Amino acid sequence: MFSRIARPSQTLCLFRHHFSTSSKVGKDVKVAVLGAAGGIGQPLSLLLKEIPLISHLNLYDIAHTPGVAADLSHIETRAKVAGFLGPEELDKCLEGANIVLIPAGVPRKPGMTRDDLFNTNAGIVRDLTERVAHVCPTAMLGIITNPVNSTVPIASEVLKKHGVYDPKRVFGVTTLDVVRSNTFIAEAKALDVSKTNVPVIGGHSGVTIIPLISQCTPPVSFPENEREKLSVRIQNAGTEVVEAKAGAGSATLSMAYAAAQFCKSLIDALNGKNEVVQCAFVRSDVTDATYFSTPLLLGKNGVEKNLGMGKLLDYEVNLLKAALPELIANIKKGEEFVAKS
Ligand SMILES: NC(=O)c1ccc[n+]([C@@H]2O[C@H](COP(=O)([O-])OP(=O)(O)OC[C@H]3O[C@@H](n4cnc5c(N)ncnc54)[C@H](O)[C@@H]3O)[C@@H](O)[C@H]2O)c1
Ligand SMILES: O=C(O)C[C@H](O)C(=O)O
Repeated sequence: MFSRIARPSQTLCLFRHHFSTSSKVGKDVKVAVLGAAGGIGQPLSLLLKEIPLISHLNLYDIAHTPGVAADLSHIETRAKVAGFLGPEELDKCLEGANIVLIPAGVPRKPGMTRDDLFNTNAGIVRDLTERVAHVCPTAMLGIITNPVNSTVPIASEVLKKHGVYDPKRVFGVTTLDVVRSNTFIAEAKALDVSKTNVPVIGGHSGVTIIPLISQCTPPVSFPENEREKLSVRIQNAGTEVVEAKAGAGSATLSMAYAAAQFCKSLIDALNGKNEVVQCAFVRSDVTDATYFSTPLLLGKNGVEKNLGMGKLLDYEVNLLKAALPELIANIKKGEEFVAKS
């Protein structure tokens, strides 16, 4: 069965994933969350604790992990939870990890762009990926930390430096853009949101987020001005949350949901499930941007096939044209940061 998120538009999935009811059949998976005590890290870890195929859930942060791990460890689900605190415990956290998710780093406040987070978060992602390169170089790596358009190239360059880069295994987690698109479009058309799927391509910031409303399942049509309003809302949805939180951070709960869905898809793919499709920001030759999000067919080794962006309508081609200069600049900035480090 296709994952609900970002399955190809010609297919229809009738059921959501229900973590708590799916039975444990398949390979055990060890997942490490780096930044596990944060606004995303805590609810994400809670959702992961409910996935039956996760045998070990290792939680790393520079603060508060003993408490978060103790709390989660009392939940009556299978995953064995362990907390790891501070750099000296990071390697132990990563030992044997099949999947590493990174939400470590600072979030935006009103008035900031994601790129404004670069100076703090670039070094955090670089240093965490260094340890991944040493300890679990074949793990699937899902990067949540912003600016994703730059942090994914940073992680990739670090892995390259260590001679362990496999572009099929490094993902920028853009699932939240798909989740939001599904929600907003289902609301606008009174659709069953559990059967609505909108691929989102490009990057993960403002104009680089390109929702492909023309490829929605089921097909939908809007007057031009309404379609534009929806596209702009999807592109600015992160800012909508940042402003509503008024200085207390950015999306955490919806992001935790999205990252758990993404992780569940990776686990399904690791277990040999067919036709698992997710959009994610990966090394790509689909456009002039060397990293780009498109629907991906996932398999045991990560990206099995890049499904590309399909046929774009004229207004989507214009969104793509507007996205590429910023995306290419964000990628270059990340690569140069590692080159200079
Ligand atoms: N990809 C997306 O769609 C998406 C969505 C929402 C937020 N984000 C990004 O996720 C990041 C985290 O957001 P948040 O709301 O959880 O922030 P937060 O401040 O609530 O939590 C961040 C956590 O990272 C930890 N941390 C900081 N430096 C660390 C290090 N060197 N090693 C390990 N842990 C470290 C902090 O102690 C904290 O617990 C931000 O950069 C934010 O912009 C991305
Ligand atoms: O908007 C942010 O800064 C966080 C995240 O990238 C989001 O899309 O919610």
